[in-house]
Parts: sequence; C-alpha cells; structure tokens
Amino acid sequence: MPNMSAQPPLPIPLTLLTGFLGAGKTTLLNRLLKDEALADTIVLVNEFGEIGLDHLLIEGVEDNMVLLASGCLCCTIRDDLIVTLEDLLRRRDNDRIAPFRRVVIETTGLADPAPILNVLINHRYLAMRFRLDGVVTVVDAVNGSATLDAHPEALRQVIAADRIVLTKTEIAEDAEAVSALHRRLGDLNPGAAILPADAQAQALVGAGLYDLADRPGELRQWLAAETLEGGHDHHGHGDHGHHHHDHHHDAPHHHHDVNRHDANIRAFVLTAEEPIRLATFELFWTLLRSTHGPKLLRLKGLVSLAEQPQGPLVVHAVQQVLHPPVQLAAWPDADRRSRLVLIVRDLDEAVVARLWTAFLGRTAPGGTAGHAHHHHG
Ligand SMILES: Nc1nc2c(ncn2[C@@H]2O[C@H](COP(=O)(O)OP(=O)(O)OP(=O)(O)O)[C@@H](O)[C@H]2O)c(=O)[nH]1
Repeated sequence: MPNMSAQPPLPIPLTLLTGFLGAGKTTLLNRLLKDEALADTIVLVNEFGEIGLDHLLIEGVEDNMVLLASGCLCCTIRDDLIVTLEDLLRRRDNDRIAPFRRVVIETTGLADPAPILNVLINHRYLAMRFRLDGVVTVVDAVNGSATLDAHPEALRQVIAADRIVLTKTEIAEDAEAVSALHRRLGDLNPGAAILPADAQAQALVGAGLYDLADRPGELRQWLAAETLEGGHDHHGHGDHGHHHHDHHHDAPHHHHDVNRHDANIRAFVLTAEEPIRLATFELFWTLLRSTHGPKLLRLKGLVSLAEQPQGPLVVHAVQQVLHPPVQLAAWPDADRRSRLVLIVRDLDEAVVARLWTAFLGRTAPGGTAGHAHHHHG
C-alpha cells in the first residue's frame, strides 16, 4: 500500500538541450556533467540516423544514459519519450535505480522542440512529476546564420530557448558576422540570455519554472497547434500522416522518421573492417567536401587508424567545417570497425558509399593500388 500520508514527491527538474546538427550539444553536456550542479543526472539521448554514436562519445555516464530510438523526437519518438520517462519514474519509485535528481534530454539536431515541450507541459502525469527547468539551445557561431536561413527547425530551437549558448566563437573568422548573429538571436528571442560556450553550469540549469508567458508568441502558437492536432505540420510534407496509434515501437529502424523533416535529408553509415591511414581519411573528406560540400550537414564517427590501432580517432565535421579530430586511448566498445554517420541533403548515399569504398580499396593494410581485399559491412 502506498503511504497515503506521504508528501507528493517533488517534481524532478528536467532540462531540454537542443541545437542544430553539430552545434556542440554533446560537448557542452560532457562538460556540464562534470559539474556538481548536475550530479545524479540521467541523460536521454535521441539521435538522428540508423546507428547512434553519441552514447560512445558522451563520457562517463554509461549507467545513467538512456538511448531513445533513432529518429526525430517528434511523432514516433514522442511516444517513446513518454514511455521512457514513465519507466524511469517507475524504476526510481521502486528503488530499482538510484534516485536521480535531474534529467537532461539531448535532442537530435533536427528536432523541433515544440512536440517535446508539449509532452512535458501537458502530459497529465509527467507534467506533475517533472518540472521543465529550461530549454538550452546551442548555436554554432560559424554555421549559425546559414543554418537559421536554411532550416526552420533551427529557428524553432532558438525561439524555444531559455538560454542560448553560442559556441565556436573562437574559431569564427568574421567577428562582424558573429555580432550580427548575436543580434539576430536577441531579436528572435529577446527573453533568452545568450551565453558563451564556457558558461557555468549554474547559469544553464536551474532556470526555474518554464513560463510560457516569457516565451515569444510564436512558440505559444506552435504549442497550441500541437495540442489541437496532436502533431505539427512538417513543412508541407503532409503525406507522412500523424497516426500515432499505429506506430510500432519495435520496428528495427524508423526509416520514415529519418526523412520526415525534409524529404531530402538522409542519414546513413559508412563502415570499414580494416584500419585506414590518416592520410586516406583526410583525402576522403577533402574530396567529399570539394565535390558535395553544400550537401553535407554532419559527419561524425570513429575511425580505426592504421597508425594508432589501440583507440579510434573521433572525427566531427559540421557542414563544411572539419573539427580537429581527437585520438582516444582506447576503444569505447568491442566494435573495432571504423564507423561514420553522415547526414546529407540532396545527396545519394550510393555516391558517397562508392567514394568511401574506392578509398578503402587503395589502402588495405600492406596493400597497394589494385590490391583491394577489403571488407565492408
Ligand atoms: N572550436 C570549438 N569547437 C567546438 C565547440 N563546441 C563544439 N565544438 C566541436 O564541434 C564538433 C561537434 O560537437 P558536438 O558536441 O558533437 O555537437 P552536437 O551538437 O552534439 O552534434 P549532433 O549530436 O551530431 O547534432 C566537435 O568536433 C566539437 O569538438 C566550441 O565552442 N569551439
């Protein structure tokens, strides 16, 4: 029997971390998770694409991390989010997991935050148990303006924010463009503080009750539309439908989700069994970029280098910017293949896969050109 005299449990603060592809969400989260202000935090990660890698790239929270099925955090995943949060509460209430004190949801870079906020604000039970503590939106100073121009999701993420974190200012070459972006963010969402990439954890969490009265009017309209329709308009791609009750959560891949925001945005994975040389990887990237640059939205992955077999090279490209890769001392899991997740727009997966295979063929270990005994899978 539940103890009827017990106080209702205090609502658990929940932070929504959003921002366009590659803006720096995981980097920020890794830093925040080391801070006392985020002790005992459960992280929910949702990734766009068939193979998630973020769980390997977020440091030191394996036990406190829940992966949401791949896809976007809107229609299908919204149901998964509800089930996941309810399950977490049940396990916490039954003392089957440690009593976490905070939840952070890291969305995919393509997520429209409105459907997620709608769950957190309007779901009868979850809204009682969780307290939306704030929406933190990461904006990349290098790609931010172009991203806001090209992707409505990025605008929605900014408008939903309580805190905007402007990353990569130190590598942005055009200071005037950064100031212009700063002003644009301020105009889009006058209520949100705009903070630097190294902002203190205390400045990012503990924002207090999410108050829609403070949010720009547009967000309130989207949320209202959400409630009425049970979904939102996917920018004219109305043929996807919104049959929430028909979704099968055990479907191996949510292929239709991967394509739902923009019919031409696709995610896929390239793998290689054998280690490759650093120069080969660099050449692959250079050629890919020079041939298809504007079509590349995101590349991230683990590369098994012939020179450094004991641990992978972590590579990130955000649009056309290749960030300095980081060599890990050890592999994060038993899978020793190179794995690259690509998110592209208007580009055929087969074209990229052919290029990749061509590069692998020339660099089989000990091999020379024409000695193409590689495996790929
Ligand atoms: N120079 C610089 N690089 C940064 C900064 N923040 C993030 N990065 C780099 O940007 C790349 C992408 O960062 P992530 O943290 O993976 O971005 P994300 O938003 O989690 O990416 P997705 O989950 O794919 O949308 C990595 O190479 C980071 O090291 C920053 O403030 N300055």
